[in-house]
Formats: sequence, structure tokens, C-alpha cells
Amino acid sequence: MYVSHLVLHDFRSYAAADVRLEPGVTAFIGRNGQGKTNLVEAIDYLSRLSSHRVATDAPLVRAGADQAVVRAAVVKDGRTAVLEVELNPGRANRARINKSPLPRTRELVGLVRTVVFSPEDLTLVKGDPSDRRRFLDDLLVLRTPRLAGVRADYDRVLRQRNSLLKTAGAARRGSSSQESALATLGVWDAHLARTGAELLAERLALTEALRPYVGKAYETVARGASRDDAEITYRPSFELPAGDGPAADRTVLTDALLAEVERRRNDELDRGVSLVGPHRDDLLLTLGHGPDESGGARLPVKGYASHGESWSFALALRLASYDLLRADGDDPILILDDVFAELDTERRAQLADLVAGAEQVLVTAAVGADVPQALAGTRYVVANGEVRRADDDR
Ligand SMILES: Nc1ncnc2c1ncn2[C@@H]1O[C@H](COP(=O)(O)OP(=O)(O)OP(=O)(O)O)[C@@H](O)[C@H]1O
Repeated sequence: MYVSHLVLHDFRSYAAADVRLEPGVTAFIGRNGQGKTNLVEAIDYLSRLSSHRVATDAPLVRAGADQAVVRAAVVKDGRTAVLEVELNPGRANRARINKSPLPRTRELVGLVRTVVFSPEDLTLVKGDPSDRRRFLDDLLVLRTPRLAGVRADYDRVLRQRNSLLKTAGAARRGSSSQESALATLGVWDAHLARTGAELLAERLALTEALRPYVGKAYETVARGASRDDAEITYRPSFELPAGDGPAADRTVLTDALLAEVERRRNDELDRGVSLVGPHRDDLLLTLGHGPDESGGARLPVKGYASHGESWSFALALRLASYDLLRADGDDPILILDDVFAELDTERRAQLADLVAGAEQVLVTAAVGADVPQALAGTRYVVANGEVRRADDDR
């Protein structure tokens, strides 16, 4: 798939932008702060209805404006659809396909698929478990858009349950207000177990599906590495029932989650938060260096890996996502946002070779010479809020 036309109104620094795009590689070159990332961020936003840079929509709307619009013509298998989203911070966003309003904005998710590489990716490796959970959940939703609903339901259940736990924990033991809060809590336990088990089962299956691609991708981006070096393992917040493979049975998981919630009841009341469920899980990233160097031991990447190894792992996670989506029969749009400046020449060339065959690759860079020769495609110069096609400016 590829975007053939991008139109922005009051998005980030752009009062208006209108850019025609082609399949293949397009690089946006310009000095810092000129609006290169803002362009690719708009396409990424259409794909997931969230940005890789900020958690809320408000910063995406141009300062002083109260609404932003992102519109893109997306070509897939020769057919074009025009997707549009209107961002209204503080009010409901709206989405349209070919000018027809969608009942729910969420229905737009997954119609255009992107995989974004950016300097922020290092947080996948060095950041908190929440960064890795978001990575898994974003990929889940891209592959199966219906799961956006499950994710939203789980977040809602968690918020309600946490507020009840606070109320019940603060009430006098045995008082009628505690009794009533505990009775309501039972209902939310069941919701948490059901939606939590669904999310958990999906994440377990995704981790299994992704694992071989991560090993292969790491071997390709890290000098001298082998396919078995990089591994990902899903780390749940409680012990899973024995024998649970990737296609874990939802009923068994629901029962196990419910039993664990009941077992931890007192802890939860003391702390006033939900301590069990997929919101407490992590994706463990480990590296082995072969039996010669470490006696076959595997070490977590966080806290142990070198800067170069951490970068390679982060790149491998993104490349693996791309390969998995491709194996699903889709060719997502690849966005390489400011990554080349972070990489040494050899790794730049490797990454460029790996992605050069994608149907559409969008690259941003401050310096044209940082973009490897293998990605010599169409170039745009971005300066003073204008995007203009250029001859090779290196
Ligand atoms: N909501 C907004 N309203 C107005 N301007 C904004 C808004 N959000 C970001 N900007 C401006 O957009 C510019 C950043 O654009 P962008 O991140 O696309 O830069 P870039 O060209 O990718 O730069 P770099 O090479 O440094 O990454 C900054 O000058 C910032 O002040």
C-alpha cells in the first residue's frame, strides 16, 4: 500500500500542506524543526489514531487553531480510498472514508498500516514495561483492528476497578460502605478477568508469531550475530496455567486471572490499585552470545546490552513487525524518521538494503548525505513550512 496524496490543515506546524507522493522511496530533507517529522507523523496518525511522539491529540493541532485535519489518498491493490480524520481536542474526533462519515473514528484504524522507525525506539529496549506493552498492543491492533475495542474496554475496566479499590480500601473494615464497594468489586473482577484474558491471549500469540522474525532481523542488523541471539519472551504478572501455549484457551486464562485477583485481594485493597492483569506484564528481551562468550547464558537487554546492541534490538523489533505484517499479506508503509543520523555507516547501509524493496518508504533526515544511496528516491526539501520537490541536493 502507499499514500499518493497527503493534505493537512492546521496539523502541527502546518496551516496547510498538500503533498503528492509516489510508491518507492521519498525522502524529506531539511534543517531541524522545519516540519519533516510532522508530515510522516500525520500518516502514522491515520494508521493508529495516535502518534509515536505524544500521548494526546492536543499537541497535534496547530497552536492557535482548535481543529486539525489529516487527509490521505491511500492506494491498495490498485484501488484508491481517501481517508480523513478531524482532530478535535476535548471533543470527539471524526473520521471519513471517501467523504462518508464513519460511525466510530476507531473504524479507521488499520486501513492504512505503517511501521515507524524513530530515535524514540530505543525506549522499547531501555524504557519501562509500558513502552513494550504499547509496542505489542499497537501491533495487535494493526493486525486485528477489532482489538482496539478490547484494549479500550480493558483500560476502562481498570480505571473503574482502581477507583473502587481506593474507595473500598479507604472505608472502615466491615462497614456497610466497604461491604457495598466489595460487592461491586466482584462485578469488575469478572470484567477485568474476561477482557484481560482476551488481551493476554492475543499478546501471547503475537509474541510467538513475532519471535522467529526478531531472531532473523537481529541477525541481519547486528554485526556477527546469529539467529538465536535475540529472543523475546512474554512475562505475565502471574503464573499462567500449565500447558498454555500461544493459543491459550480464553476460559482457562479468565479463570486463572480471576483466581489470582481473588488471591491478591488484600494487597490490592491496601495499595488501592489493580496488581494483576496485562497492564502489569512485560515483554522480556534477552541476548545470548553463543556458548563461547557467555557459556550459553542469556542476559536481559535492559541494563546489560551495549548501546549498539540496544539499537540493533530496537531496529530488529521494528523490522520483525514489518516482516510479520508482510507475512499477513500486507505491505505496510515504512517510515524512517530521523534514524540514519543515529546509525554508523555500515548499519545505515544494512537497514537501507533491508527496506529498499518496500512498496513505500518515507524517510526524514536533516542532512541529505545521511540517507544511504540505496534509498535515493524522490526528494523533497522542507523549509519554512513549505514542502517542495527537489533534485538530489546532496
Ligand atoms: N501544535 C503545533 N503548533 C505549531 N507548531 C508546532 C506544533 N507542534 C510542533 N510544532 C513545531 O514544529 C516544529 C517541529 O517540526 P518537526 O518535528 O517536524 O521537525 P523536523 O523537521 O522533523 O526536525 P528535526 O530534524 O529536528 O527532527 C517545531 O518548530 C515545533 O515548534
